[in-house]
Amino acid sequence: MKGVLLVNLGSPDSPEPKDVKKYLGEFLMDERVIDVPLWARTLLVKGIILNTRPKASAKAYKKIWWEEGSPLIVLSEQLQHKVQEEVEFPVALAMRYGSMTIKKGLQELVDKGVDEVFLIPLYPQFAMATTETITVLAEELRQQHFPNLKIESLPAFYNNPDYISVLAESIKADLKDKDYDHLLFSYHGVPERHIRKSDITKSHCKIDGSCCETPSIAHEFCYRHQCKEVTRLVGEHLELTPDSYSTSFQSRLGFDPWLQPYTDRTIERLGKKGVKKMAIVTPAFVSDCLETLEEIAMEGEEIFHEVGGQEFTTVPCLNTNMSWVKLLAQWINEWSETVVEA
Ligand SMILES: C=CC1=C(C)c2cc3[nH]c(cc4nc(cc5[nH]c(cc1n2)c(C)c5CCC(=O)O)C(CCC(=O)O)=C4C)c(C)c3C=C
Ligand SMILES: [Fe+2]
Ligand SMILES: [Fe+2]
Repeated sequence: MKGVLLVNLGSPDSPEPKDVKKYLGEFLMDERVIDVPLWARTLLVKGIILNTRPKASAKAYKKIWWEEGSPLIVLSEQLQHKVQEEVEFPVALAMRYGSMTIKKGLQELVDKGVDEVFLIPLYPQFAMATTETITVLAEELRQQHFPNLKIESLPAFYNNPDYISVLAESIKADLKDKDYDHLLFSYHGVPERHIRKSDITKSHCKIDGSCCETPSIAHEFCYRHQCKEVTRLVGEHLELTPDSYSTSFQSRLGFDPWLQPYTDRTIERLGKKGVKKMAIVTPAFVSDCLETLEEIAMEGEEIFHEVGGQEFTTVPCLNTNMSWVKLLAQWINEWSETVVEA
């Protein structure tokens, strides 16, 4: 029998510092997130970050936490239920970090008689810290615990025309009655080093002014290219004028260079340049979360107002948008029809 596992990032069990510390400990000790040798990662994460960040992160989580739980988890569960209503196979949900583990998700499907799984990392763009860490862990778990299970993964879908259309139309619908001078596409950042590591040609990605616009097989795994493409394709779909939109990268951590321009500095620059009304969309996330509800909708707005901006509109993530739900169902049905028996 076929089954589906949706996988998102995960959240702490509660916004209390002890739960945030446990969650961040697992997340940041992932070698694909903080990609330095184990000794250095241990020193950095356990010796430095976990002594300071959990308190500050817990404060941020408390500002956005809902009665039902973490927005990212609640919205992912709502998505799972809606997708389940559209397809005939069991649909389970797991998180890469935290209590809703991928192992539990696979077990839930196996207990229902599933022996072929369609694994859907809920990330439009490929990144070592997101898609790759999910597929690698799922394969390790398969080998260790579910040797008879077949797992096929949905690759990054950043340039899928149906996805672009769903995203663009959701942005259009949300901004229908709102006025804005600039639309900023803000993506979660990654250290520049991650881009170089994922370059399968080992020579294409220079993170310069042109590599992401120059055709290359490297782009199948280039997060920076894939983010820029989403912006370009949505801009094209919405017929935006070139100066009215741009791309930036948020949520940097530590002292290494991350993808630029940084979102906070871009918001500040736009405000100082005289933009009075800006809208912001966050297409690296399919569900609203700490990074959209706090970092963008709260901190971002504050920065914009401090430099003279007047109206700051945050476009929600796709969340449980019915066109998005139906698109996922369509991909699941297409997979179920094309899968080849071994
Ligand atoms: C080195 C650190 C990090 C990398 C690389 C990274 C990549 C990355 N993350 C997301 C999506 C999310 N990240 C979220 C929170 C978050 N991310 C980091 C660090 C890195 N992320 C931290 C420390 C945190 C925790 C919060 C904080 O202390 O600031 C979230 C939100 C989770 C939630 O519970 O709401 C998401 C989603 C992507 C897509 C990505 C690379 C492309
Ligand atoms: Fe992150
Ligand atoms: Fe590139």
